[in-house]
Amino acid sequence: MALRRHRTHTETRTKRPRSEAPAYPASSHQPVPAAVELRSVVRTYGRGSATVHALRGIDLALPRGGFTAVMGPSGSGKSTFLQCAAGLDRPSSGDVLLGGESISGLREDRLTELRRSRIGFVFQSFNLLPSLTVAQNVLLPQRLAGVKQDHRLAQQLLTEVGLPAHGDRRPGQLSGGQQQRVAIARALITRPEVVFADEPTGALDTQAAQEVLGLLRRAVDSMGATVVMVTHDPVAASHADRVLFLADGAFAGELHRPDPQSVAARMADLAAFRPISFAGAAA
Ligand SMILES: Nc1ncnc2c1ncn2[C@@H]1O[C@H](COP(=O)(O)OP(=O)(O)OP(=O)(O)O)[C@@H](O)[C@H]1O
Repeated sequence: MALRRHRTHTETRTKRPRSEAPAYPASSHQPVPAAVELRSVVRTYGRGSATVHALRGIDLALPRGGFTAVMGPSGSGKSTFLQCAAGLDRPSSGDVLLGGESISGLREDRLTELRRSRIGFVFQSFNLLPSLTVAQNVLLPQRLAGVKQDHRLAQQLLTEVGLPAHGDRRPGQLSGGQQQRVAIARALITRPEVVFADEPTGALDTQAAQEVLGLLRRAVDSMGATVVMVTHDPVAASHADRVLFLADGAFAGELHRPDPQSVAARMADLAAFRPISFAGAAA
């Protein structure tokens, strides 16, 4: 595979004296540098009494070479988190760092350039351009970034996602699962520092969803990719190394090496917490 292979957790983990502080306080399990870091990120919408606090001061480090899922009840701030972390939206205050470099103060043109060259995106609705062939869709980020289009890598990635003979087809000739696999190949073509996936299995049946999740997992394990995925689905989240939970715009805990049952139980706890707090507020 042409993509840089990232060392496994076991390979990268070095012995650290007990007294030494962890490299990343937000996650003591991750000695590798963060792909993305959020520092005191606040995002509010509206003003005065209509102010919505979508993110209330998030401090998180997302490890390089890891697969992180983000979960939380509806309205907890998952999309806002993803948009801020991916440079699609600007925090009201706080800082977002990509590979250690602050991106919050960048001008819009620099931010666009950075998104095109250093970040990959996978959306629920695939977002392939129907007039382009599958191969052209995969190559589109390179075209937009103004770099040489690597047709060999595009073919390699299409082979990786199980579509070696589909390059000349149009997206409309593919199933939803196949289209999402093309979207994953497209997200990886620039060898991005991080791939953000927003509900990538939301529009797929169980079988296609499993295939897509398996591919994201493989992108991390054997291609060295870093994946951050927002999902509502505990089964999808269980493919990640770590699940971060948000509730009411704040970080609400995490699970390492999650299984669907423990994720579902944590989600049920978060959902149960809401009516109690509302009842308290009304009292
Ligand atoms: N453009 C906006 N203008 C005003 N409020 C917004 C805007 N976008 C999001 N919000 C509010 O911010 C809060 C967080 O929204 P967000 O979409 O991030 O939540 P979410 O966890 O992704 O929700 P869901 O799971 O339902 O997609 C919600 O209260 C939402 O109504």
